[in-house]
Amino acid sequence: MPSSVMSTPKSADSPQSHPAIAANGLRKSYGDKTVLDGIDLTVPEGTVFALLGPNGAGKTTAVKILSTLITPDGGQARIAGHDLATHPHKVRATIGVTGQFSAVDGLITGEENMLLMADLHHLPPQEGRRITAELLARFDLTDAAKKPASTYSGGMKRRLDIAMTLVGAPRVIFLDEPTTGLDPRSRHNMWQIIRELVTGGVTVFLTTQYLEEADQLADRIAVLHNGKIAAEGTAEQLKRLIPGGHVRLRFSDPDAYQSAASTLVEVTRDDDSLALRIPSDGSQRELRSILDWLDSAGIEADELTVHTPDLDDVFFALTGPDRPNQSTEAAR
Ligand SMILES: Nc1ncnc2c1ncn2[C@@H]1O[C@H](COP(=O)(O)OP(=O)(O)OP(=O)(O)O)[C@@H](O)[C@H]1O
Repeated sequence: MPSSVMSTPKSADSPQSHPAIAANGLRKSYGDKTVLDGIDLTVPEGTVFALLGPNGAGKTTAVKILSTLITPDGGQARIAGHDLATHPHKVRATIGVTGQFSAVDGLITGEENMLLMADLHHLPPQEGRRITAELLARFDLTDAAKKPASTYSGGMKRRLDIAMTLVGAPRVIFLDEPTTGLDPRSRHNMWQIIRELVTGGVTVFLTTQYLEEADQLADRIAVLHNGKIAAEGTAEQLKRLIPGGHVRLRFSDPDAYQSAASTLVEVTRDDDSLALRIPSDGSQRELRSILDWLDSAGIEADELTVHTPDLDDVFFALTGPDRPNQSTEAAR
C-alpha cells in the first residue's frame, strides 16, 4: 500500500514525523586526509536521494557512517529520527544496506542465503520460508533458488543482495553503487526495482558514478567534491547551475521570424530552420518573460523548447580538477 494512503496519526516525537535521513556537519578523516569536511543532508521519507561523486570522493564513507558501520569524527545524523550515536541499534533495525560490501555468501544457494537472513531477523521458520519464497519470486530468482549463489550473474547477485536486505522490511535502504558493472538490461531492471521500493514508501539513499542513474531515479541529487557538497538539488535545478541553457523558438512564418529576430536582444539566429536561440536558465520567471514579450509584440512562435545542459555537464563543471571548492545550494 502506498504510504500516502496510510492514515496512522503521527505524534510530534514519532520517528515517522522526521526526515528519513538528517545529517549535520558530518566529518571524517583518515590520517591527514579529510574525506568528509562537514556535510549536511536531508532526505524526506519515501524519496530517492543520490550522492554523486568521482572515485574516492567519500560516497562509501558517507554510507558507512549513515549505516553505523563506522563513526564520524564530527557531526550528527538521525535516521528515521533515531540518533546514530546514541541509538545505533534502532538505526540498524530501520535500515538495509547493500552495495560494494555484499552480504551474499557464494557457497550456499540463493534460498539458503535468504533463510539465513530470515534467521538473523529472528523470523519464525514458517514466516522465513514464506518471505523467502515471496522475495525470490519478486526478484525473478525462483528458478535459481537452489543453485549456489557463486553461479549467479552480477545482476542476479545484486537482486539477491537486495532481496536479502528486504527480509528485515527496512524503511530506509542504502544502495552503494547498485548498478556498477551491470549490463544495460540488468541496470534497467535494477532501476525498476528501486522505483518499486519507493512506491512502497521506502526511502532510498544511493551512491552512483552514473549521472543518468541519478537523473532517472533521484528526487534530489548531491554532488560530493573535496569533502563538501558542491551542489544539491533536483536534476533540473543542478542543470540550471551551469551555462549553456537556452530557449529555442521556431517559426513557420518568415515574417514573424524576422520580426522576432530584429527585436529580441541576445538571440542567435538559425535562418535555415527559422529558429531563434535565447540564453536562459529555463526558469519559470524567464520563460514567462519570453512569453509575455511574444504576446505584447503580437508574435506567434510555432514551437518553444527549453534546453538545459545535461547532468554530465554539471558534474564535470563541479568536480573538475581545477574547480575551487565552493558550496552551491541549488534553488532552495
Ligand atoms: N579505512 C580507510 N583507511 C584509510 N583511507 C580510507 C579508508 N576508507 C576510505 N579511505 C579513503 O577515503 C577516500 C574516500 O573513499 P570512499 O570509498 O568513501 O570513496 P568513494 O567516493 O566511495 O569512491 P569509489 O567511487 O571509488 O568507491 C579515499 O581516498 C579512500 O582511499
